[in-house]
Amino acid sequence: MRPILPINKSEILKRYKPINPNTHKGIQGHALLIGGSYGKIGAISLASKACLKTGCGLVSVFVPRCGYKIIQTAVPEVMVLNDVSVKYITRIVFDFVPNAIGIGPGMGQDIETHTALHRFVKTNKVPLVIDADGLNILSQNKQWLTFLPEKTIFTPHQKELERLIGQWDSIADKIEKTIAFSKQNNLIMVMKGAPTFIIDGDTIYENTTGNAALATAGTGDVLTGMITSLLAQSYDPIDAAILGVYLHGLTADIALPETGYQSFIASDCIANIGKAYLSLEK
Ligand SMILES: NC(=O)C1=CN([C@@H]2O[C@H](COP(=O)(O)OP(=O)(O)OC[C@H]3O[C@@H](n4cnc5c(N)ncnc54)[C@H](O)[C@@H]3O)[C@@H](O)[C@H]2O)[C@@H](O)CC1
Ligand SMILES: Nc1ncnc2c1ncn2[C@@H]1O[C@H](COP(=O)(O)OP(=O)(O)O)[C@@H](O)[C@H]1O
Ligand SMILES: [Mg+2]
Repeated sequence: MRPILPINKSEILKRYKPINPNTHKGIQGHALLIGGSYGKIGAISLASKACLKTGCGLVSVFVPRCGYKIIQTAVPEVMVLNDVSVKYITRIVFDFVPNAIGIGPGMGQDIETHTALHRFVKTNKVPLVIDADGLNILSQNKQWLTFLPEKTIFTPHQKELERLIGQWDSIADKIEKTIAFSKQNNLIMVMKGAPTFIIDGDTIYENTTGNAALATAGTGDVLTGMITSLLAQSYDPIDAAILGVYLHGLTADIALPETGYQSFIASDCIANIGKAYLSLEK
């Protein structure tokens, strides 16, 4: 049996960096979130709002043209960049250097989006979080994994993980296969579930926050925005993954007495990020 390190409050307090009173938005991190497609702009909208609410100074979003007005209206604090295509992403272009990029939520798997992702990963050097369709496309093109910056963070749910590493026959086998995948590609694997495990090479962490209220659409998109935000705020990739997963689970634990399991939605996660942070200061 391999040792498993619990992610609890004392572990978090070793990694959490309280705000510097003299900070400003220009040094508080600029994150870029890339994703969305016709009918799934909500996913990247949730990710971008969660990114802001986790403390990033500036957040930009790259979406297909159908997402422009939606994001500008739903999250006015976010800056929006457009693809040339209306319904899905075909060519990822931006003229600044973000501190971190999160890619994949709601992005879809059109063949032109495959090409756009290929071009993007071949040139990108910015710290990266990859989720959802970003992972689905990579699992069909594993030779592209060599292009990723070291310690890129993957956030697969169970089905996405299976597409990446293949089937497993026990929990132990699943963990061993994920460790092998993490080591082979120098990645941090956030294995979402109940509970969520984080794997960084041979090291396994187990989160202690969160509950079944999170079993609702969009909570994974929120997590992507939160981890990307922390990465943009200069947390090391492993600390961004650990702190992001812990705070994300805590939002559901804080909300539960008011929402119950059934009426909790992904926006309730975002609404409780502030209280989750405040609980670290107590
Ligand atoms: N409002 C929005 O715009 C939303 C868009 N979304 C986007 O929709 C696209 C498809 O994502 P999905 O995850 O729905 O589809 P996937 O096909 O990737 O995964 C869902 C399938 O996996 C199965 N599954 C098995 N174990 C699971 C587990 N532990 N957790 C989750 N699923 C498990 C489900 O039963 C289902 O068959 C992604 O781009 C995603 O980002 C979703 O995030 C939902 C919200
Ligand atoms: N029963 C559960 N207990 C704790 N966490 C859960 C549970 N079900 C789902 N989650 C969490 O909710 C999130 C769901 O992510 P994901 O499946 O990607 O959703 P979506 O793609 O709809 O945003 C993950 O962080 C996962 O760990
Ligand atoms: Mg998801």
